[in-house]
Amino acid sequence: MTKISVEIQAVALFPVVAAALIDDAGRVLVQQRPPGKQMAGLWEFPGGKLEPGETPEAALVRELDEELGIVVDPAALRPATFASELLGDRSLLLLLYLCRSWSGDPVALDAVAVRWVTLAEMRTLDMPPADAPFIAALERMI
Ligand SMILES: Nc1nc2c([nH]c(=O)n2[C@@H]2O[C@H](COP(=O)(O)OP(=O)(O)OP(=O)(O)O)[C@@H](O)[C@H]2O)c(=O)[nH]1
Repeated sequence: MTKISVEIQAVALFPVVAAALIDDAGRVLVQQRPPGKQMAGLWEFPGGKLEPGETPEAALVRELDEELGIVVDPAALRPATFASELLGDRSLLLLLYLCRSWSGDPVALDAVAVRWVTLAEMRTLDMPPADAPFIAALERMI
């Protein structure tokens, strides 16, 4: 009988929430990561890590306020898709939501800049590897 040995390596699960804010023209907001951070200069969806005890929706409402200065009703967040990616010894679980309504004008409070882009323009941007499949998913949903 052949023995199969499976090596189990413990990884820390690292949940992150992000939003595709969609305007009336069907464009999506992306923001540029600041220098000095991991993946600096790349364009990403606004969002971030969950704090202990937070629901994903509460975390995303908080991040959108902190990063863009907008107010979002958690009921306006629609689960869209997710990505799972190993980042070093951590397992990134990136949850993407769609959001079509908010109060306030988004401004870059944390990022270098924010941009509204079509999905065709998004394909030309440098984004984190985990985000690549999101563009095709958004093309089916927007
Ligand atoms: N917000 C956001 N994060 C993303 C995306 N794609 C992706 O791989 N990430 C990763 O998810 C993590 C988000 O963490 P974060 O934004 O809260 O934290 P950070 O690295 O900016 O640093 P921080 O610890 O100072 O908050 C980062 O490792 C980031 O590279 C995305 O589209 N949006």
